[in-house]
Amino acid sequence: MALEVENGAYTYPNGADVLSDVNFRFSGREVMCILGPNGAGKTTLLRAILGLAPFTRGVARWNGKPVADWQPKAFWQRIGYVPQAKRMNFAAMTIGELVALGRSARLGPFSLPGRDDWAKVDRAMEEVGITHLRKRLASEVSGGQLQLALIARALAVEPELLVLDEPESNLDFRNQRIVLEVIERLAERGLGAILNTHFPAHAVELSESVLLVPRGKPPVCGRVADVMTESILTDVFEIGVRIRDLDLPERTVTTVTAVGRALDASGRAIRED
Ligand SMILES: Nc1ncnc2c1ncn2[C@@H]1O[C@H](COP(=O)(O)OP(=O)(O)OP(=O)(O)O)[C@@H](O)[C@H]1O
Repeated sequence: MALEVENGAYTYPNGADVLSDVNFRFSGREVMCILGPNGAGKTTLLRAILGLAPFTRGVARWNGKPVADWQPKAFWQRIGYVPQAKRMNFAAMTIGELVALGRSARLGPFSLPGRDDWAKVDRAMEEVGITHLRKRLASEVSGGQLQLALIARALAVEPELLVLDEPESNLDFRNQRIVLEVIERLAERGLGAILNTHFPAHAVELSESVLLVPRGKPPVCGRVADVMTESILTDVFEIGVRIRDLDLPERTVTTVTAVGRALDASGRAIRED
């Protein structure tokens, strides 16, 4: 299982060139984080990789075959996609029904989930610890619980790879930890993940490789130790960054902190968007 992108570029119909020279190979059995400033093109990149808005130049290949040549059903049986959690899309459903939607990638056009499918839905909910929420409406659970339900929905697909768009955004500390630990546990069992995140420290903690997407420059892909450096992050995020290890009794935690100034003396943003 592998995903590779060769010379990927994306230009929106209005002429906005958002991505260029995207080149990387992801072996699939690990976690890769995509990091970069707002508007750099991370979501555009995820959508391009998944063929939802294909690269306008270059190619993304899944298991050696261009994503565009995959039959959609076969492709979506292999990828568990976790979009940003938006409650309104699922408000009228129970959490059990929401997770069961993941099985639709495995069912025939007019089939309903059978006993075996429901068992897989149960297993997916168990995996992320939300079995007790099965009968609750999606509109009546917390943001963290909804996020876990969306991960369970992706797991119910029985995918080879999880792709998650900012899974820990909008979550409090504890729920962020739950989501990170779930992804980590799944990866330990061999299910790789690609995720967009706004938290560099999460990338250091979770991933072996990262893809840094600067604004208007080609992305940089590499091992965490090689590319998550103060000088590269300062360049990519356009603000001074310090990386420090914090030795706690339980473990050593790597902190990544913005230390440079974002506003000048008159209160104007130092880098105008
Ligand atoms: N439909 C569109 N037409 C034209 N430009 C677009 C369109 N959608 C997004 N963009 C632009 O493409 C750029 C990249 O957007 P994208 O959402 O991929 O960035 P991002 O890195 O995911 O941002 P964020 O971190 O804020 O989520 C932005 O400048 C955005 O304004």
